[in-house]
Amino acid sequence: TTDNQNTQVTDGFHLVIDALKANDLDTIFGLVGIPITDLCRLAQAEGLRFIGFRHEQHAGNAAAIAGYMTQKPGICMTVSAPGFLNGLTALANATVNCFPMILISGSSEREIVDLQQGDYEEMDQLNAAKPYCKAAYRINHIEDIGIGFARAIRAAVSGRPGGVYLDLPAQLLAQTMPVEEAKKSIFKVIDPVPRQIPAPDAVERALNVLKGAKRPLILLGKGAAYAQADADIRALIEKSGIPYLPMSMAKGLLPDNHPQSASAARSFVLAEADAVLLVGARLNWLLAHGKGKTWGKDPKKFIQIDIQANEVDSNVQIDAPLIGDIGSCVGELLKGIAAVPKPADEWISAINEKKDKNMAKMAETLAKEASPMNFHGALRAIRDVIKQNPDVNLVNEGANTLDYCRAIVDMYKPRKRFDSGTWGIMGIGMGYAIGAAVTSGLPTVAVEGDSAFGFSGMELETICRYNLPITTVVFNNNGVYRGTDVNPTGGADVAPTVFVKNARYDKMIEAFGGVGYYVTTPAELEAALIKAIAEGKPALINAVIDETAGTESGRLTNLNPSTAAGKK
Ligand SMILES: Cc1ncc(Cc2csc(CCOP(=O)(O)OP(=O)(O)O)c2C)c(N)n1
Repeated sequence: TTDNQNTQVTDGFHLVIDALKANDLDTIFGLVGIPITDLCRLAQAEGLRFIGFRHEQHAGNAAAIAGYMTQKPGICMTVSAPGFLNGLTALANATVNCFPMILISGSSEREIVDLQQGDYEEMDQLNAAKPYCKAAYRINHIEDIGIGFARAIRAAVSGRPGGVYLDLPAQLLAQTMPVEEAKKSIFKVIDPVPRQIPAPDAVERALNVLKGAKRPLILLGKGAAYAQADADIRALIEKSGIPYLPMSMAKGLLPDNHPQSASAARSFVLAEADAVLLVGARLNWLLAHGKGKTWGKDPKKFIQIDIQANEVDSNVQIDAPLIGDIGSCVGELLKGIAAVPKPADEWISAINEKKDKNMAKMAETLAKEASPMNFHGALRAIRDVIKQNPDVNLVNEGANTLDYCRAIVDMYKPRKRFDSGTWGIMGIGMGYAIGAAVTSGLPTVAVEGDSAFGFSGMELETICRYNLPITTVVFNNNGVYRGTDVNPTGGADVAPTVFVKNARYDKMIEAFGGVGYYVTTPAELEAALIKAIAEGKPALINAVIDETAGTESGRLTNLNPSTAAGKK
């Protein structure tokens, strides 16, 4: 358009889109409303995909998983204040999990916010975001849009990836500037993820720890999956002969049935290893903070590959910090690994003995037919289908549903399993499934506890609206963890953990045109899942699970505080 001097001008709406396009960011996950509705319309008109959600948290989760899969920041766009706050949970989760995403929210003008004059959806979003994300920026002038997006992109993906908040006041979008000037202000970020090469002496120190080890172990975290250094990571494991343990989202980096996988002997190798190489894995609660009985009584040496130097020694002393990006660090180790002696035969045979024993026990459990169907029977069916469909994305959350699925359903390719991760958050299901399906275009299966599903269930309409190839399997055991608790008072209210008995979640998706299945046996579940994946349409399988089968908080039962006063 032209201004009153007849100069060709553009505006903030267009420059935001130009900044995204210049940086190959082609998809926005969001929820419209003041002041971003026209921005979302323009994005679509200009050829970007806009995926509209029913709640901003799930849009943010989709953006986070898109970032994890592509190494480019996933983009979530929301309205101000309440919409921003709904997205903030996903931004915080992305930051904790090191997924690169940018939450872009409309906001009120600074002058009104700072005088707290009570604007529509007024909130100091920039400061509200800062404690929960890696970086937060606000753009006040149209000529800063290019640099503002460059800062946000670089912050999201460089070093340790994470969530970035970008605050766009409504007035910014309406600002104009001459087109020629505007063009110069937009640019593609150069080398946003610079390689960080580890110091040669640090590489040497790490190799020496491995040379001195009798019972070495390699621990792969989701950072190792994110790095997309798949071939070198596999080569390091296979050339060294060192057994490895994948954390849940690193499953599939090497196929879970790989002979060097120690997953089926997890407790044994964590306790017995005398040297542990951490690749993109942090010694946090998921690894008992690197100490205590999980890690056995004998001292062990830790080598830690991390891009962030101050993560080292977070929980226990690290004998060989290796600071750099995972691809560079693994590449350097690979150059010297031939000089590291293969692990002693007794270490490998001890692990294999444990594996064989535990796998035989699991096979026996899985072979048992239970009626009503239990978690094991249902997951055996899903395991068999995933084995035949290794390209399928698998999303997973719940308590028992999460713990058992992680142990039973093998993954065969990298970056195919998406779950509650570092924070143990419920509610990631439909958002992650949409993010994975939109990003990959591949069939996606979400294996959901019935409580976990409830956090994002309304996004079934989103899934149907975009006709996404997502099959949601709800493990319906009538409640949180299980469905058998009773109200001790005998009052009308059900117990805190109990849901409507025998709810029919399969009917929910039919309301939006999706295909619902109701199954009560592993055979029915297997047949329904095979059909749903083949059809590639939105589907939901309501899998009836024995309501007595679950345990409170799954494997985390011990984290529940217990009352000293005892039960009345
Ligand atoms: C945002 C948030 N709110 C509550 C919780 C606490 C929780 C952890 S696991 C879980 C659901 C377990 O029930 P579900 O039926 O899904 O699974 P299953 O045992 O397999 O039957 C809850 C509510 C968490 N982690 N995050």
